[in-house]
Amino acid sequence: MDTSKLKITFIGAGKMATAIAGGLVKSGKYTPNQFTATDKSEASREHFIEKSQVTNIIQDNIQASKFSDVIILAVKPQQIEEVCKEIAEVCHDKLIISIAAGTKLETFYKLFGHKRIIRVMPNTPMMVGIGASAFSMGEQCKETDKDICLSIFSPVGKIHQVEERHMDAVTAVSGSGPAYVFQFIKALADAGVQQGLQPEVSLDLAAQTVLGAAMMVSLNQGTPEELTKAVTSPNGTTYAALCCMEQLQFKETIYKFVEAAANRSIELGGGKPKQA
Ligand SMILES: NC(=O)C1=CN([C@@H]2O[C@H](COP(=O)(O)OP(=O)(O)OC[C@H]3O[C@@H](n4cnc5c(N)ncnc54)[C@H](O)[C@@H]3O)[C@@H](O)[C@H]2O)C=CC1
Ligand SMILES: O=C(O)[C@@H]1CCC=N1
Repeated sequence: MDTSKLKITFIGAGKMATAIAGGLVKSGKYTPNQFTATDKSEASREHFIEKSQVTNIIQDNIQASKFSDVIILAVKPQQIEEVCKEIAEVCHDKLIISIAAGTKLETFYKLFGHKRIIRVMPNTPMMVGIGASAFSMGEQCKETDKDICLSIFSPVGKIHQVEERHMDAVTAVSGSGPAYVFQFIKALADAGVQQGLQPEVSLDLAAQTVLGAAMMVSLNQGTPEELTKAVTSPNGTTYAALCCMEQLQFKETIYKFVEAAANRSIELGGGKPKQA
C-alpha cells in the first residue's frame, strides 16, 4: 500500500516509540515528517529526537492526535486510561494502535466508544530492523487497517496475526524476550571471561553466536533439535555442556520465567494469573 501520505502520532515517545519510529525512518519506508510524537518528559523527548530523527514532538496529546490518521498508544499500561480519556474526543475517525502490555481490546472499546483498534505487541529490536511483533484486530477494523498495521510493523521485522487470548503469551515470548537474550549474552560473555578471555572479545563472540544461531533457525536451516545435533559430537564438549544444562533444569527454568511474564501480562489486563 502507498504509505507516503500516512500521518502517524505516537502518544508517549519512550523506548518503544523510539524503536518503532527510528526503525521505520532507517528502513526508508517512512520519512520523519510523517510522524508526530508527544511526551511529558523532556529527557524522553530529547532521546526520541536523537535516536529516531523525528523532530515533530510536542506536549499536547489532543493537538498531536487531531491531524493524524493513526494514533499509536505507547505509554505504560498504567497511563493508558488517562491518555485515552484525554484524546477520545478527537479520535472518532482514527485507527488506534496500542502497544501496551496487557491492556485488552475490550478496555479500548469502552475508552474510545468505537472498535477500530489494533492491539500490537512489538519488541525493541525493531530499532535495527529485526523486530518480532504480533497483533490482534478490533471488531470494527477495516481490511485496509490491517494493511496499515502491516505497513508499520513489517518493514522493521516479522509480524504475526494472533487471537487476542494469545497476546499474554506473545508478550512473554517476544515482547519481553530481548531482555532474556541480553541476559544470556551477558552471562555467556562473563563465563568466557571467567575462562580467561578478554571481555570485549568474549562479548563479541557471545553476541555473534546468538545472532548466527538465530539466523540459522530463522532461515530454516533445520529445527533447533537438528541444529543442536549438528553441533554435538559424541562425548565431545557440547555434549558435556548439554548434560550439565539438563541437570540444572535449563528448560524448566525458561518455562518458569516465561510463565512469570505471561502472568504479569494477565494481571496488567485486569485478569487473574494462571496457577502453576
Ligand atoms: N520497552 C519494550 O521493550 C516494550 C514495551 N511495550 C509497551 O510499550 C509501552 C511503552 O513502553 P516503553 O516505551 O518501554 O516505556 P517508556 O517509559 O520508555 O515510554 C513511555 C513514555 O510515555 C511518556 N508519558 C507518560 N505519560 C504520558 C502522557 N500522559 N502523555 C504523553 N506521554 C506520556 C513517558 O514520559 C515516557 O517517555 C508500554 O505500554 C509497554 O508495555 C511493548 C513491547 C515492548
Ligand atoms: O516489561 C514490560 O512490561 C514491557 C512489555 C514487553 C516488554 N516490555
